[in-house]
Amino acid sequence: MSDSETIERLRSIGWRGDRLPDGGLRLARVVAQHRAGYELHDGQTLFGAQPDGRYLKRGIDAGERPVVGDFVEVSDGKPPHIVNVLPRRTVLSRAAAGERYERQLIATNIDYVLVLTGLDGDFNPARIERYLSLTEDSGAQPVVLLSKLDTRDDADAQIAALRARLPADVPIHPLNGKDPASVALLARYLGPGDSAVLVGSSGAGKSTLTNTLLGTATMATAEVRSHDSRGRHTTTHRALLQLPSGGCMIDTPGMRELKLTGEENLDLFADIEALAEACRFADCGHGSEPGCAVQVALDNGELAPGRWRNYLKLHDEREEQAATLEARLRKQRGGRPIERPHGHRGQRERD
Ligand SMILES: Nc1nc2c(ncn2[C@@H]2O[C@H](COP(=O)(O)OP(=O)(O)OP(=O)(O)O)[C@@H](O)[C@H]2O)c(=O)[nH]1
Ligand SMILES: [Zn+2]
Repeated sequence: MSDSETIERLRSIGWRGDRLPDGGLRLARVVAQHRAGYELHDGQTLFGAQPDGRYLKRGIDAGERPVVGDFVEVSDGKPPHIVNVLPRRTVLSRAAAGERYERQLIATNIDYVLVLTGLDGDFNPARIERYLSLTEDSGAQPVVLLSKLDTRDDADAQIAALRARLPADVPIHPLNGKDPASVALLARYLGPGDSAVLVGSSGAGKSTLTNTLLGTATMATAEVRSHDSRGRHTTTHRALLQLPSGGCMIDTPGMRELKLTGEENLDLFADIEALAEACRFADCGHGSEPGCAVQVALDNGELAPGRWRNYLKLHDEREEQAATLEARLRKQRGGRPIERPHGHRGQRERD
């Protein structure tokens, strides 16, 4: 196969390069990862692979190991081995669920995070803000999708309020996930070389939207087998969808439950942090202190109560996660104090 054919094929799984890396190794994308190894897709076929021995060494930084979304170089063999991870253009991470704090890469080389919320009972601006906070340093662009527009004829105020609440550069698209014409505008995020993930709570309409995007075209999809506790193959799910519009959608279980990592700046709430900082009481709890800048803003309507509550919630979660992260890093480095990974703008010292 010629290089240009190979590039064309890789483009359908999100490859952005216009030439292949030197060395002639096979290039593929990680579409799933489980105990038994990796599932890779080369734009044509899905195949299993093992990581090179150096990725299994204890003490290796988790960020160096191949993760879903990575483009990797593979040495053919039985089984094929991942020998190199290509530089990542974006990295989505979260805090791993569980007792131990762990920052976990969820997916890489994702261009768009499609945050789907129904305009019905599912509608929840605070949840949307959580997703936006998690994508803020990833390099991926969040896009807010509001499904079930067809079930409402009074959604305008709701949409306008959300528009006013979110940063102006975050696109918001109300749509009917069942209607191809309504969904067509998403093509701009799903063209050749684009990779997106779709997130949203159960019932928001993820499957519905995905099926509409797929249309009736028969697309090569990467079916991934998961393993039950006995190591048997159980249900399959589609981990990488090649869409008729040319882009691809990656489905990773990692995107389903999202906790802050502790490294977020909460840029979304920079105005609130500035307001709280400006409060004339240095140790203000911004509760009922008369003359508190936050209370004034809440009273005169400049600051919406729901947004303030969500800020407090995410702020506290961020602080809690950051403390756990710091303790963990300190332990790893033998008790020496460490620099925080990022400066947290507007953050006051607490004890
Ligand atoms: N009228 C209307 N119904 C929708 C729309 N999107 C989804 N639905 C309906 O909402 C219900 C839930 O949609 P799903 O696509 O199954 O939701 P999901 O996000 O995949 O849910 P999980 O699989 O549980 O994560 C289904 O009955 C859909 O038909 C929409 O835009 N308009
Ligand atoms: Zn105050």
